[in-house]
Amino acid sequence: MSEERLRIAIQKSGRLAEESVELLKNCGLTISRGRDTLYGRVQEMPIDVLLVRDDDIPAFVADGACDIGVVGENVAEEDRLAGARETPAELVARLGFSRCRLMLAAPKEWAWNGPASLEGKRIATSYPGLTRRFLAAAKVKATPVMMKGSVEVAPRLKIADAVCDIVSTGATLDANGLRPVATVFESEAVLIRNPASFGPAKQTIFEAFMKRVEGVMASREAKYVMMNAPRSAVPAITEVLPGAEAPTVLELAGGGDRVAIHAVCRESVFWTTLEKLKRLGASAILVLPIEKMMA
Ligand SMILES: Nc1ncnc2c1ncn2[C@@H]1O[C@H](COP(=O)(O)OP(=O)(O)OP(=O)(O)O)[C@@H](O)[C@H]1O
Ligand SMILES: O=P(O)(O)OC[C@H]1O[C@H](OP(=O)(O)OP(=O)(O)O)[C@H](O)[C@@H]1O
Ligand SMILES: [Mg+2]
Repeated sequence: MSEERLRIAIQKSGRLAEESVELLKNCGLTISRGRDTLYGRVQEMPIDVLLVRDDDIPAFVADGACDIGVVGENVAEEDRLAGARETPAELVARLGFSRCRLMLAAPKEWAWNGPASLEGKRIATSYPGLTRRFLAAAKVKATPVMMKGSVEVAPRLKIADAVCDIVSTGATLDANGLRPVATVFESEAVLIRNPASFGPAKQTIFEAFMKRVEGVMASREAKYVMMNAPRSAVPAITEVLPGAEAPTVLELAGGGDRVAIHAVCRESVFWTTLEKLKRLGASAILVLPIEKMMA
């Protein structure tokens, strides 16, 4: 019998591709691709990687061609809204990269008076489901015009009056004489899974993989903070440290009133945090990155 393997779909090239591979790498997984550019095998765990167009990922995962996938939440949600599948893929984790917004954008010369300005207009988009949902909530009647790419050129070509497209810096809209007017959906990369339950062998691989993903996500913001401070300041310092559990308090050589405090902070440690610690009497403050973390 062939060994059970978990199959993950990631984008072959594009805005998600590099960081999807990076996520696997941070999970301690390397992909050996050989001569096949569409298919890779992970060395360290029984996992296969399929490198595909991002639009295909929700369908592959929902239909079981792949067990899990990394895709933009915008694409996953649009697929769910299309309602083409009995049981769509399930969202299992937000991954914190490829952050972007699906936005309505109108020609710069338009006087924008809120969504009502779109009444009776044609809106070019690759996301007709999300666009329709927004229009319905705003009680506006407008027609989405489906375009697979280069949506921003539609108003210039008179194919549509406005667009609903992905925006990050806004440079693409600006270059096409458009300006963002309303946010339709906030997105980031997400991990999705096939909704049917996995057999025991696949479930074991899935859980081991998810433990690593959760470890990577947890350690991304987390820092190990060390400092010396008066013993009496320990409670106040614990309050200031963001997302820290009970810190470790250690005696310093030679005794005295000052102690060493070590803590894992699960949220960002800013310069303002260090300034507060200093005011509480802390000195020799060190903030170190954490490479891996497992509860
Ligand atoms: N400018 C951006 N900044 C950040 N994230 C983005 C940006 N543009 C798109 N994304 C996110 O990355 C996903 C993939 O975008 P990309 O432009 O690579 O798609 P694509 O051209 O459809 O790729 P493919 O060739 O795989 O079909 C989008 O669905 C969105 O979630
Ligand atoms: O607000 P900006 O920073 O300009 O980013 C937005 C653009 O980025 C994406 O396209 P991408 O550059 O990935 O090319 P694509 O059209 O081939 O998908 C997206 O489809 C927008 O066109
Ligand atoms: Mg695509």
